[in-house]
Amino acid sequence: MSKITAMRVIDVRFPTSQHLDGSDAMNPDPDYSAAYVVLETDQPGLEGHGLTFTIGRGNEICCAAIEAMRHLVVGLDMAWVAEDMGRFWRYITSDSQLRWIGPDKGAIHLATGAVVNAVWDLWAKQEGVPVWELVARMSPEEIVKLIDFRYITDCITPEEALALLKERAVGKEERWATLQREGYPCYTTSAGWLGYDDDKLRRLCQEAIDAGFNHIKLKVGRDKADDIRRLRIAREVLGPDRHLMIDANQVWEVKQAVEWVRELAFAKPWFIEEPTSPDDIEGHRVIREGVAPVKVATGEMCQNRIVFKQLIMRGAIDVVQIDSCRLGGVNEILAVMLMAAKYKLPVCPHAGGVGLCEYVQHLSMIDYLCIASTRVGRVIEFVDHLHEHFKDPCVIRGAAYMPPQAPGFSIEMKPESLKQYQFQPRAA
Ligand SMILES: C[C@H](O)[C@@H](O)[C@@H](O)[C@H](O)C(=O)O
Ligand SMILES: [Mg+2]
Repeated sequence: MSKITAMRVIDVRFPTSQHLDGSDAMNPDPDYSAAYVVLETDQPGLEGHGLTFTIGRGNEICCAAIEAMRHLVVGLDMAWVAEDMGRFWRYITSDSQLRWIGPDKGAIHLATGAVVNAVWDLWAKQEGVPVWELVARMSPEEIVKLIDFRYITDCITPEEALALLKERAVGKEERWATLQREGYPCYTTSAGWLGYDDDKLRRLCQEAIDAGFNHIKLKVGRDKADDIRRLRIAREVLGPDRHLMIDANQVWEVKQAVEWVRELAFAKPWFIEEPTSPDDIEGHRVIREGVAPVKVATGEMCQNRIVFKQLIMRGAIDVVQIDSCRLGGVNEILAVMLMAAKYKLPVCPHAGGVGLCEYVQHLSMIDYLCIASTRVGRVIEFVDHLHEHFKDPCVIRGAAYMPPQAPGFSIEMKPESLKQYQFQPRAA
């Protein structure tokens, strides 16, 4: 096993705001960015890569937070990590001085996501398998050991998790074969960014249908008349049977959310995503009651497993949208997927950003093979931006993610892209 000998941090930013790709009611001009980390090892050619996603300004703060974790990472022995990954996660999140600026939230937790995922990338590369396969080959006992159950045992204990995983392991081989054949279904958000005009919306909806998509997500929440008009266009192109989802990116008050969504109900949205503050569990519960049968989804800005626990246990959401690097990497995501499975809620990961599609495909595949054991009622988000910068970009076939084959977490960017898009701060 290798030893981590050095760490490099790179501030990478893409000028996506130029074409309003990624725009929504809260974020009108995002520049998709990555606080990118490389873990070097004592084995020639073996590196772990990871990133956390931001939308531009502030990316340097995440880079600084990663830098602040250097003493926790450099010198780590991968044999020690692999022996007890849950112990590693507790260790990496327990530096008390760094914990003070969290805990489990904000820039330090985004940094944790980048670092933990880089360690996973390294571990999987060392084993010569993609991350999804590394986990899917583990026994239920080994999977339980990956997770730090601190603060969630009132929702799920390690013993309950083990029982669930054992039960769900039945039929894994068959599911594995299905996955290789069909992949994991996805939806597209690329048609529905708020900054796109009606013609572009119509054209992109049609292109999505032609590419086989049965689910399309549209941004809403800036102007009600615009939303009504845009949803009419989308529904017209989609026809009555395909799924339309809407995403307000947190712009509404609780009452306002209920009223607004009711006015959009004519378009039969499957779910409303992020209707209000990501921290407002009670608000989500009230909205969920008020907008049914439209479902409520959230999670891309849910800070940690503890907030997810409350959203899940209080009946505040219908769809659990984990984010691959807002949470503290794979280990914490597994905890959330287990809680969702226990409460029979579908996990539909968030992927509207750079590198997020590459990451989340692994997570849903683990969910399908080991935890939820079904793909029914679940779709991964897909956005068609910036994949050309990755060495092993996600592969979409017939509106499904095909299982990645290359060893690692699919998150390694091409050296020339890292060089070209490295942020150059302007002199004051
Ligand atoms: C600023 C970003 O593009 C967001 O709009 C995006 O992550 C979005 O919320 C999504 O659900 O994909
Ligand atoms: Mg969203």
